[in-house]
Amino acid sequence: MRLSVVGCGYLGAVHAAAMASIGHEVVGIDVDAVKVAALAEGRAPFFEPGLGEILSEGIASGRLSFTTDMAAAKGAAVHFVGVGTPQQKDGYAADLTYVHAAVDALVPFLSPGDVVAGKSTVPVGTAADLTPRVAATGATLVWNPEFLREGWAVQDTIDPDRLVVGVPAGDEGARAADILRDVYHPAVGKGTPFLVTDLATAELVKVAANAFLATKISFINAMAEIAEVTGADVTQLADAIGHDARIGRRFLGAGIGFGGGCLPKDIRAFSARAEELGRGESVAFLREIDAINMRRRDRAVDLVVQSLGGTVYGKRVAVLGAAFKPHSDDIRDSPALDVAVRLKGLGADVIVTDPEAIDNSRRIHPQLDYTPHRDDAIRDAEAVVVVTEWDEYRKDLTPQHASTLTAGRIIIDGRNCLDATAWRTAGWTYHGMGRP
Ligand SMILES: NC(=O)C1=CN([C@@H]2O[C@H](COP(=O)(O)OP(=O)(O)OC[C@H]3O[C@@H](n4cnc5c(N)ncnc54)[C@H](O)[C@@H]3O)[C@@H](O)[C@H]2O)C=CC1
Ligand SMILES: O=C(O)[C@H]1O[C@H](OP(=O)(O)OP(=O)(O)OC[C@H]2O[C@@H](n3ccc(=O)[nH]c3=O)[C@H](O)[C@@H]2O)[C@H](O)[C@@H](O)[C@@H]1O
Repeated sequence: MRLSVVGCGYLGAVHAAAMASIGHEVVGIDVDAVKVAALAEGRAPFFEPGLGEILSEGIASGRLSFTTDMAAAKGAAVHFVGVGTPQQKDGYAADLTYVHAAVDALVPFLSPGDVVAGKSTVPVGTAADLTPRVAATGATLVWNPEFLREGWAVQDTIDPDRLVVGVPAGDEGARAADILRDVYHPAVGKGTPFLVTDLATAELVKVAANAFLATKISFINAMAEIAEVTGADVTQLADAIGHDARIGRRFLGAGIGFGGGCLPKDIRAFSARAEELGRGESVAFLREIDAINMRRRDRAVDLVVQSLGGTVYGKRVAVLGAAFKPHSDDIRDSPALDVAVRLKGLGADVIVTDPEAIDNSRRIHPQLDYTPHRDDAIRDAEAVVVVTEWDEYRKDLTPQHASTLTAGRIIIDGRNCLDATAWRTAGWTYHGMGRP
């Protein structure tokens, strides 16, 4: 099938390449000429495992192309829209400027019978607002939210846990759902749940899923706060409650909390939308989820300050990690960089390292010092702070090796990813997040 994908960022570039990899003929369209140039050469413009391979295969096969020219969308049967929906500059609500601009730019190239499938995460009601503009062309607007995780985006796109498509009522909606079923034929064929809903439900499913994940993380971080004043161990607690299949162990990783381009802005946008709908109290707990999450960053900074005798001023601190999570170069709302910036603000001599995210970090936070080499960061540091659990820090760094690099013997484990006993046995002062 011929497809277009409008917006080729973390979501759209992967979607375009993945759709080509399952046999579709795909054109990716973006306003960012630099990104398009890289993609057109088969180069991933950001770090995402496996993306480079399916991009270059797609380009070589002739089934995948990228352009800045929206006219290239003409003739595609399905047009996916995956442009950004960031937090507004002066508020919590989602900024829908890009979604509106993308749909308006696409409309002149739509033909009767086309399907426009929104993939961006939007406040409930957005699809209803956009429908008249799309319907005027004879095309059908559906909402097909995306659940991929960065770092696993290729796999999650090709083989998702479930597919959700919100469609308008009646035959038009049923036909559009059948077309989406065809688009995703390999996953549907192997029994992946394919849920057809109305538009509002599909929009809500997405924000509800992210709100639930954020709640799970802040729940365990709230337990970490209690563990900190009682001497309990939140990682053992998480293991113990996680054995209950109704609870599950995943997303009970306590530490410096969640960040990224989605969970933080999505729970804020959800709160803002609920307030607009007069139901702010229904999701008032999300404000608390956000507050707990932000407190964990404060806690990590406090641990560094306390462990260095009450001040970090002029002291060298190695920050291991900059990306918001491993297997990604994404630094949007990264807790890791937030901790680094705050320590720098307190006068510490901060040196940041990360296997993939240094270029992005340097662009946004040029005031920090960076090194691509983990050992150079640790060398002569008075305290070492692990804030992104890359294998380079979690698995490969031993206390014995770190001891050869610095006489400082303080490690703050912002992700509870290290073996506390091993570090203490080697003579280090170890601080976890909610672990004694
Ligand atoms: N990053 C992720 O893991 C996931 C993101 N989402 C949602 O997908 C949407 C996109 O997110 P990301 O890909 O992370 O953002 P991004 O910022 O990486 O990519 C957005 C892209 O849209 C392009 N764009 C903006 N206006 C345009 C226009 N008028 N025409 C064509 N292209 C335009 C930008 O140049 C940019 O390349 C957001 O709503 C996000 O919440 C949903 C699930 C996963
Ligand atoms: O809407 C989105 O964009 C996506 O948001 C998240 O995916 P992602 O942001 O890529 O990353 P996650 O793996 O969810 O991690 C988010 C943050 O939570 C943190 N986290 C995660 C798990 C955990 O136990 N503890 C914890 O602090 C991570 O370090 C990271 O900062 C969701 O998991 C995806 O399903 C969703 O599609």
